[in-house]
Amino acid sequence: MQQMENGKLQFSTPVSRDRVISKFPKWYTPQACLQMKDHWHGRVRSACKDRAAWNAGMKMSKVVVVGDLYVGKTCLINRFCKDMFDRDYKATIGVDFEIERFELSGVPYTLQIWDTAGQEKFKCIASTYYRGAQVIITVFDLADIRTLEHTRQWLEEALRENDPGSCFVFLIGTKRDLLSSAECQRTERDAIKIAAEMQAEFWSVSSKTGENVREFFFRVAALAFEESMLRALEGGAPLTSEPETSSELTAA
Ligand SMILES: Nc1nc2c(ncn2[C@@H]2O[C@H](COP(=O)(O)OP(=O)(O)OP(=O)(O)O)[C@@H](O)[C@H]2O)c(=O)[nH]1
Repeated sequence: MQQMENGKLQFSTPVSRDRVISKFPKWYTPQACLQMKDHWHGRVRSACKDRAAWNAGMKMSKVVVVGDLYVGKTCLINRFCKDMFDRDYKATIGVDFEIERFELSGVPYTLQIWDTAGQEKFKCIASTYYRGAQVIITVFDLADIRTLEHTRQWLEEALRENDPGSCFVFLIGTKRDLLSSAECQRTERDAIKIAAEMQAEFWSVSSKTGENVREFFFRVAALAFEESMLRALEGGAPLTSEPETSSELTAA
């Protein structure tokens, strides 16, 4: 249940049990990962323990999902947020968003996940929502190599609206259920090279079967949460924003 108080979103219900992250989530492959450690940063761990983190209030990170049309952005988000998969294609018109609440190391944290349209004619609307992203997820279809080549351009456009170095970047290959394991390995090798160039973390998933989808979003939540917490503890401006106002949330 969410309510508005002083223009901020407040949640009165507890975080669902399947959104509780106690162990630091691991990467997909060490060849293209943003961090190799498998534990919470020491300062974050102690802040969470002594509840200092709670004083900073509930935090929210903005995540934007970009990539060519038909690569599976909406299905990826729907598999995680609603545990559903739709085999029929319905193009995203402009943007859409989901709010996902987590509990990390005992502290509540929220991701605002923006699904953007891949179709050229909607790009103009969608790109106005790139600003303020802490996480950029660039998506391609493992079964269509051209969509991998276009991820650089999508990233460049998303970064144009954000401070350089202020975003975590992920490169996600979808539809792995459509490939044999040999085909998958071949495409993943190419993707890992591009991920390295983009300084992105690579994941290979299937929204149809759900393979790696939950693990991937847990990793996103953990990295964004830890970064925000470190920033808050250092007293600098956190990369994350406070929950946005209802007018912004309903703008889509
Ligand atoms: N087999 C399989 N099909 C998928 C998977 N993910 C998406 N699809 C299918 O791919 C098509 C496009 O998926 P969407 O999620 O709508 O694609 P999108 O990237 O959001 O497209 P736009 O909204 O136009 O940008 C749909 O028919 C989906 O059912 C997957 O993991 N496996």
